[in-house]
Amino acid sequence: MEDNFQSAYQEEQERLNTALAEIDRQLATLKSTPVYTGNDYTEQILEASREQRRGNLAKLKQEPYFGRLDFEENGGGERKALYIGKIGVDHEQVSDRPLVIDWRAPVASLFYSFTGGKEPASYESPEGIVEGLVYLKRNVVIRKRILERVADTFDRESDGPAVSDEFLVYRLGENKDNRLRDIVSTIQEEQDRIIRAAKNTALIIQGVAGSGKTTVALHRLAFLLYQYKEQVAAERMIIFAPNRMFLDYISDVLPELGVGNIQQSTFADWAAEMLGLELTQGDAMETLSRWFEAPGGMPEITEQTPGRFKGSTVLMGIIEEAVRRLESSSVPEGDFIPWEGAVLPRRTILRWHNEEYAPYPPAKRKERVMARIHRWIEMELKKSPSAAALKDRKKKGVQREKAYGAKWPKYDPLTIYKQIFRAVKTPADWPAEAPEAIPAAVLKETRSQLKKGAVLEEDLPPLLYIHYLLNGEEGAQKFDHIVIDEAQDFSPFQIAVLDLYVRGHSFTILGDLSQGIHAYKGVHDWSEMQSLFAPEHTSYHALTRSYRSTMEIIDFANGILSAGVHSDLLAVPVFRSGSPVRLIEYGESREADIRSALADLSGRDYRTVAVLTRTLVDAERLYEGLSAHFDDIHLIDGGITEYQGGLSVLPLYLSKGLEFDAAIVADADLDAYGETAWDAKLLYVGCTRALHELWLLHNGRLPDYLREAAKGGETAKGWPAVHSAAKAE
Ligand SMILES: Nc1ncnc2c1ncn2[C@@H]1O[C@H](COP(=O)(O)OP(=O)(O)OP(=O)(O)O)[C@@H](O)[C@H]1O
Repeated sequence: MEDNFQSAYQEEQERLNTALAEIDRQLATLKSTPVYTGNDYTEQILEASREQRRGNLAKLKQEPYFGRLDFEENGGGERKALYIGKIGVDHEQVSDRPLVIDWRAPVASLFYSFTGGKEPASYESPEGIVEGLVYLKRNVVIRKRILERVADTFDRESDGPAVSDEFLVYRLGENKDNRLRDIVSTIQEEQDRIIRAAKNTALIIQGVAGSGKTTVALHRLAFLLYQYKEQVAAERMIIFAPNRMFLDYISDVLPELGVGNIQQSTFADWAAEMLGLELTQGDAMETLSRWFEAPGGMPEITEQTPGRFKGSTVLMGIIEEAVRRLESSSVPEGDFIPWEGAVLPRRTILRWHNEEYAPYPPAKRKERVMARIHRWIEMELKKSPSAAALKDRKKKGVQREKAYGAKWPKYDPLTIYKQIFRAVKTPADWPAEAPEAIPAAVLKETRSQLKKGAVLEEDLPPLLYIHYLLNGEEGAQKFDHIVIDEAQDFSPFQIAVLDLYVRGHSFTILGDLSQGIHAYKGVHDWSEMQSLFAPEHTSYHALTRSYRSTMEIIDFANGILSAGVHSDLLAVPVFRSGSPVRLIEYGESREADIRSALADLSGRDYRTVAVLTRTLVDAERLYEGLSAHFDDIHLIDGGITEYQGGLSVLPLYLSKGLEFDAAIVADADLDAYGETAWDAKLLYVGCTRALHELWLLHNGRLPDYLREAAKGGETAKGWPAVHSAAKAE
């Protein structure tokens, strides 16, 4: 065994030397070619390509590849060792064998999809299915040109037929810093299927916490850019994430994968920009704290809850009808008379509006009709009998044209939206049926909110839809692909509107219903989103393996899911064992115990440790106390745009999407969390943030689902006892 390992290591060292020599040689040649700065277009293109190769080789020369797959194609007669890296590069001296194969290339898919066994394996190439035998799957870790590790996960010659998780477990055991990383060397089969799925489908992915949803979505973007080079551009792709700090947290992955320029935004920021509206950060924070800071937990959610109703496609229908009515009654009453003696009959204007300009959306149609009226006035002016009459008519004409234009409805989304909600007062004047379909509670709350001039996040999809109906395709900026992370917090209306802004229903929609803590606005079931698309345009995938946390943490979180959320979307852990989850009852002082827990965990070899609280107010108070004892500690509130890592204090609801080497959940008791499924979901989110250590501190009165989940875990009363136990380990 040791000998095998030695010879494998030596073999890889030799191959690495050869590869590095070739990369250095290519780079030196490129560097010695003078940079072209002239005006010849063809030369400029060649220079751009050289520039890209220079950049690629400079990256490759540090870590040229991460994997090797030995494959013998049926009928090919030769077993080839394929080296797989982040960027492909040809061997300039050996024409039929690339030096490094891009991980996104068809043949590289075998590296991920092959799960072991002696049977033939296959992959899809542009020429058709290619079948053959896999002999070896090997991971190699190269850092700064040094071969650090060689790990075989499959060897046809050895006994074990399945691909082993050993290398994956080694990778997962590493500590994390303040940024999400790429996973090209260990993408798993279920993840690979999503990454390589065809472009023009709305992929809906339910993935348990830590199943790699965010990571997979980012790799998928890199794949689409590679596979559909001719059809997609990075600038026309967008990622929607829950907040700006989260965008910062994921911001390293795409550059690591060699991808730049992809748009990244929150839905609110993007929509507000499209609409030319100012949304203050305060609005979003206010909504959050309204739900999460409310004493006694979350108000009851029904289909009449404004966020849920405004996110439904029922409102979409109401808006469509309202805009249709508005448009059909938009041409002002009466003929147009620019001055006495000249008449443009209304029926002519109606003909222009309803027939000649029918293909245009309302706002454009109005513009065209008004331009036509202007031209008509100019023609009429030419008939003026004298210079004085011309002057007089011109003056009147300008005034009346302006007045006539003002009689048209104001094609402004917010005005129309307000009209829809106000209409119930004057049902005779304005869409008679529409308001009846809006539940009274929603009408009341929205009216008073709009009266105050506030536009909430939940108003943005309806406003965007009105904007789209008024301005049509022409005004729409179409994306090649849209990624929606934390999609359980999106509404069907939001997705339906976004579908108008993307080509070919090309979506990656990822989320976890068990983490749906924003239930006042999101979906309760993925079918709410699936039903927006024709069956041939959508596909559903489930990710069930969780890679983030140790088995102990996943088992504990699964316990919360079964006993508290009553969900069967349980996570399957990778076999990575760590310390037991600890439930620690406060001793004499809550603050002192939290401080000791933080001191203990931060004294270990962890890079990120978080204290998670129930509310922002709790986090602020704790932070105040803790910052006197810990130098480099950060408070994360809704306004933070950069995630710094290290020690953090934050309310649990803001921890979504993030992860920490160790997490301390403060006040995991009935004073802070109730017995409802929603409380359990909140705690589920918190507990699944931890990679290696999870400690829950409480006052002794635990919700039933935590008591249930804790069976088999480690519990202790009073901090010092556990502290010394931890020290004794
Ligand atoms: N195939 C893999 N190999 C190595 N690490 C992986 C793999 N898949 C996921 N991970 C790691 O698991 C962690 C969780 O990934 P990610 O944040 O993308 O999951 P998620 O499903 O979006 O989580 P959540 O819903 O809980 O926010 C990350 O640290 C990621 O690097």
